[in-house]
Amino acid sequence: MDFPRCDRTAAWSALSAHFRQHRHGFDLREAFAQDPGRFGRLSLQAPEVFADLSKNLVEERTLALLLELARQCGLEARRDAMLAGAPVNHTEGRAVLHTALRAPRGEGPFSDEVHATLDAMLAYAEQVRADGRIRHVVNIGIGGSDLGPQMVLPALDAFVHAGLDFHFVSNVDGHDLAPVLRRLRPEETLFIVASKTFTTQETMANAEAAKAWFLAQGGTDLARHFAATTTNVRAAAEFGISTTFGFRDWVGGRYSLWSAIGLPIAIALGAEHFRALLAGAHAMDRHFASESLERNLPVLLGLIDVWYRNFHGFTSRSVAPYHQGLKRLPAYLQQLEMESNGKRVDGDGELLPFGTSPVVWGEPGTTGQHAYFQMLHQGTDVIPVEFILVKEPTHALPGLHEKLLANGLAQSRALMIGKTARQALQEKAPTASETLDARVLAQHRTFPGNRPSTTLLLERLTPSALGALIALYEHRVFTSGALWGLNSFDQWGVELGKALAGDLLPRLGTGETAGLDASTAGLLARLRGR
Ligand SMILES: O=P(O)(O)OC[C@H]1O[C@](O)(CO)[C@@H](O)[C@@H]1O
Repeated sequence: MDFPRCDRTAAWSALSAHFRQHRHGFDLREAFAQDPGRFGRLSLQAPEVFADLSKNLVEERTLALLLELARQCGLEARRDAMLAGAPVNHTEGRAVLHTALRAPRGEGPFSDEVHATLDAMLAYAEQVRADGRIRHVVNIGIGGSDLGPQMVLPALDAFVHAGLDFHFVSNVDGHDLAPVLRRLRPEETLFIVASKTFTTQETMANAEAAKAWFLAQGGTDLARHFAATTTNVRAAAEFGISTTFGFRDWVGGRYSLWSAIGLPIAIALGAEHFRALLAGAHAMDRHFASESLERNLPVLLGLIDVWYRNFHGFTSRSVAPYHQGLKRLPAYLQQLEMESNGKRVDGDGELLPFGTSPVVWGEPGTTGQHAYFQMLHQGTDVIPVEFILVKEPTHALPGLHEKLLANGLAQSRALMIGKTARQALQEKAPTASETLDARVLAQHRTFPGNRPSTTLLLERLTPSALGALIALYEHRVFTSGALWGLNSFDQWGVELGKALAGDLLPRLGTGETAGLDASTAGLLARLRGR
């Protein structure tokens, strides 16, 4: 596509100049004091998600320049090309069409095929739910064939079938599969082998181990107790699986929970709620596709990500969901963002002279508060934080939810307002040393403040709200990746380690060290006990 890379645009130069004065002059506390309309202007309602961007280190001019940058880099044309099915994953010659999976019947590319698979998968899911004999569903998959369903199920726990237990096995470490198998009986279990390629070592090894266990336990009717979700139907059949739900190579692994890979979700939630999940994502797709850039939430989030990464130089972003059900969201987002945008060359293979994907990490509030928030408040690095708050709980326990929300609000406010040494000096801290000089103590108790955060607010964590939230993240990652001019849809960086593991596996048996570096050879010898 004939658009300049972001760092070669006039808008980038203007942003660099703007940053030089912004970095010394901008303070969130002053920005709010001087502008009573800041919250109103910097917050917006997107489908299912209200976003408060006002506690970010941005001025009106910052956003205007970032939007200009998006235009100069052809963001809209790049987005439209992806949505239309152009082969934007050019290093693999593939289209990128996860959005087609959630388009209503009759809309979007491949609609007939998508809906035929969806109908078949949902009918099967309903059958499993109604079966009565199946009590355990074990998803064997890794990466995108694991993290999506594994994240969604606890998030939507209130909607999950009460008579079924779901298990997720991803690691080739037998300590993952063995404790699950201990709790199972073959006649009550459905194994889903989830793998886009049906060649991934971890998944194939676990699937073989599960099959061996099933047969050794006297299991019969493999066809009834194993299903596969894959693009490689032939390999699944060779494995002995006849119930297979397919999808195409234009669904990236980390974008695949909407496809057949979502089968455990469909079994857990049922057809109606699975369709609601898709509908929520589709609503966000429409917002991304048609809303002006100025009011387009994934675009604004992606632009602020670029601002922080490339101008402020922030290297990580912390995600703090104030909802225990979203406990796996940070892990899911790690794959989504870091596997997508953890790249070092542009579309033409030229080395990028600027930083790309930040490290994404986090834990649910309030547990994170009592672990690493210390660093967020007083550490030497500034780490933008993303708070996710949900207004209505899906439990009925009294008194807890208000406390949770108060904590979420308090953290974003504390990061921003901080505490001066003077304020600290005036306070009495019950646990403080009585002998330490009061001014020294005040330095320890000072918070710099002016630390940025975004708050995303959902009314309720329903299937449709979760669908919209995940799609929001997908499009935000697209936005920053498109501006950086990299391919967000390949993952060559995982290949080398896979190949070397293939080389090392027989050496663990033979002890052969020829051609290895001294460190690897030494470790190999120790592992073999010599
Ligand atoms: O679904 P598959 O083909 O087993 O791949 C699993 C995961 O492995 C990766 O290719 C990375 O190794 C991910 O992109 C993917 O989600």
